[in-house]
Amino acid sequence: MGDLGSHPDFEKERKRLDFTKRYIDVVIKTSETSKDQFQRNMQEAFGDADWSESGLYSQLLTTANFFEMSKTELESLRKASKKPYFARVDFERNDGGSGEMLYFGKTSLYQRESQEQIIVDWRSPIANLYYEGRIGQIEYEAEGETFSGNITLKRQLMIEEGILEEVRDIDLTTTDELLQESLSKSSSNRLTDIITTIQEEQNKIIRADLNKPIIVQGAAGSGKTTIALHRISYFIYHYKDMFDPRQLMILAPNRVFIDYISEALPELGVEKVKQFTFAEYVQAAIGKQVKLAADDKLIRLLEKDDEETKAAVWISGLKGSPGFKNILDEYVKDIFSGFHPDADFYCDKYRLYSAKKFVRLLEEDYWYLPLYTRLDKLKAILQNEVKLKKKTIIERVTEFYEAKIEKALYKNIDPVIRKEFVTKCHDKKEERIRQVQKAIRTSVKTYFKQFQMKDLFQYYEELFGDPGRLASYSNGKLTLEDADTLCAYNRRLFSMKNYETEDLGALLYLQERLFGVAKDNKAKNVVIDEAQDYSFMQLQALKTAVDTDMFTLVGDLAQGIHSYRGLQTWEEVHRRIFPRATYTELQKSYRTTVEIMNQANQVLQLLTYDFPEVEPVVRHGREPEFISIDKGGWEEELIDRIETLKEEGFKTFAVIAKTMKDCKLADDKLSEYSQAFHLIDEAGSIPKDKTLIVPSYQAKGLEFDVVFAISLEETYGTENDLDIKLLYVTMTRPLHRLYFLGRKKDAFLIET
Ligand SMILES: Nc1ncnc2c1ncn2[C@@H]1O[C@H](COP(=O)(O)OP(=O)(O)OP(=O)(O)O)[C@@H](O)[C@H]1O
Repeated sequence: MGDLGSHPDFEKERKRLDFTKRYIDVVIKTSETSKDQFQRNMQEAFGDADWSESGLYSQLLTTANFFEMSKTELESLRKASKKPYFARVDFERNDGGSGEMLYFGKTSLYQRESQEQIIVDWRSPIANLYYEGRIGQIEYEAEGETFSGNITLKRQLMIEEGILEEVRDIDLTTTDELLQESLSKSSSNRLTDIITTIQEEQNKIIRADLNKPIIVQGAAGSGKTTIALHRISYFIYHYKDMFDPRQLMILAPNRVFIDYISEALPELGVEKVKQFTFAEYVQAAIGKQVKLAADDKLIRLLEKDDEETKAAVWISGLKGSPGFKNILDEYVKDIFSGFHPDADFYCDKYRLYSAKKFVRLLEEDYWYLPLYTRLDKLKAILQNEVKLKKKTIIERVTEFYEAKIEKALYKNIDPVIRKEFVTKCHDKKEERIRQVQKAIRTSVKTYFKQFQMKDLFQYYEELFGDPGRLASYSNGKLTLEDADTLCAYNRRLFSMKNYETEDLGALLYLQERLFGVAKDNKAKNVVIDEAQDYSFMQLQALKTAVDTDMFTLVGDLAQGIHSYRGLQTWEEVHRRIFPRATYTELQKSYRTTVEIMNQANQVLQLLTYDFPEVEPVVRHGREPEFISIDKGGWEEELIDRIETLKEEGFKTFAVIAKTMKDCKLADDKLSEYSQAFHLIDEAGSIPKDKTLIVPSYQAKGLEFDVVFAISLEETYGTENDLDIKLLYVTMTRPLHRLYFLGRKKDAFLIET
């Protein structure tokens, strides 16, 4: 690393930075004055009490869209002013013209007068020169065209708080240097952007074809979450004129995780993207809160392997399987056939619509709509038929009686009898017209009375009402006995008005097929983190509900602790749900040190099936250390360690136990000595200044400078796949240091 300011171009770069900052200031000021002016004008025009209280005034303010627009632009410029760019690339195109000096930053800025680019957005196609280009001749693609040229300079510019701190010219080898530096920093409990150090294989995923879904199998710490967020940012940049960020959605495993990624979102300009857990999304989409039974199968699996747990786990797997989707499809078919009318549609005694046509529309013509929307359409069609024919119908009735009357008038009969007859005819006519008018009003409604309308929950519950029927839907996959077990299980749940996480996929799927999901809950692009924990059924339901296959799925099967109900491979999801997707693997891990990763790799090798070893980026640290708790006083030792580590500059700490049981125990013990610990809770926020106590399965996706894996009453010692995965998750959380606290080393499967 060179001395500060020692680069020959340092002064030039400082001047350039100075110019850029001043220019940004001017742009901001100009926009601010016009914004102020706008508000002043508004105030002047409408500021009196009458107006400001009227709805019109606020409507006017909110419809002033250009104002909102320039506010966002202004916001990103303001954010950029402290660090307008991070790199420079000099490029000479082969087709002649003068060489370009490109400065890359988080936003773009043009010089208004000359249209020259002062800052180029990192998401623009030409930024690939920085991420993938080597010094020398290169080719790059932008908007379908290939350009070639010569990169004469690649330079990183370290800017902090608006001050140029360092200038560093790079080629391939020195890129690593900055990565190393960035990785060796302490974490702040929050995910950050990595735009300065995005690696080539990561860049490929971030910029992969925006019209295709992607599936990424990435090792722990390979940057999956980070990449997924950068890809959203890239997507929004490219489609800013087409999509509103609110049409994009991130699905994360829990609120803690959403909190954890929340800091990176505004930095990447994607804070408006919707963020949900799967359960939250489903409830929004079906428009109803459901009572979810405790999701404790994982814990039960860890604690006792009894028959009841085995059955529950089998049912979990079944409800998430492709076979269950087939069952639901058969069921939906059955529900549809319940809406085939018995007879043609009549208004009074006039036949207006044939049952056959009704069925054709229901089953075929409206194939793209949910069932109940099709029914609404059909209702409207019948109403319309009635409307069209009603005049004729009344005319016909009238004509019939008028003709009778007329005939009587000319008949040579006793006037008294004739009068009586005519009066009777009149009365009859009136009565018939009343009848027909009533039919006109009610015939559609009456016709629809033959159908039984139900709500989502009634349908779902009825699916489990008859084991024989359920088995018949399964195409021979489910024996009657199996179906019986499943029905009994769910009926027990329903009797307590409960549903399970595993039911949410099916509920969402049925919602879309039967009732539809409101437009607000559709999305143009969906990012799913920890996707290995989703079942086939859940992913299928999501795709059906949001109505696009534009998904970014990132996950790691090695961390698939819910694999009894989640995914064991990506193959089926790829083939059957997202056939257009590109599949990529990331084997390199950026989070932790070689020493920690080596040990985590050893644990991974204990799995009963093969898992490729994870390749750590070369960054060394201390070997993981074992601390025995046998001698007592471990609480004080741990607290002392944290103090020392804080002095060394580490900021974030976690105590990770296998399950909540040991977490609670650790929390009880530690809080006798210190208030600096925080047991994770439902609320999901992570206090920045405390040491988090968290069970392994909830630590997934998170990272800390230092991790204390603790085993008080529970161990990972059984060597079953689940224990191994939980331990692996725990061991891959630290960035820098890993300690094991327990009675014996083999509680952590460490060889003695
Ligand atoms: N190119 C990069 N430059 C700098 N830091 C990086 C880079 N790639 C990843 N990192 C860092 O590595 C760490 C792990 O990233 P991230 O959490 O996105 O990984 P992950 O694959 O989602 O991990 P997990 O499987 O454990 O959830 C983060 O601290 C991230 O900032």
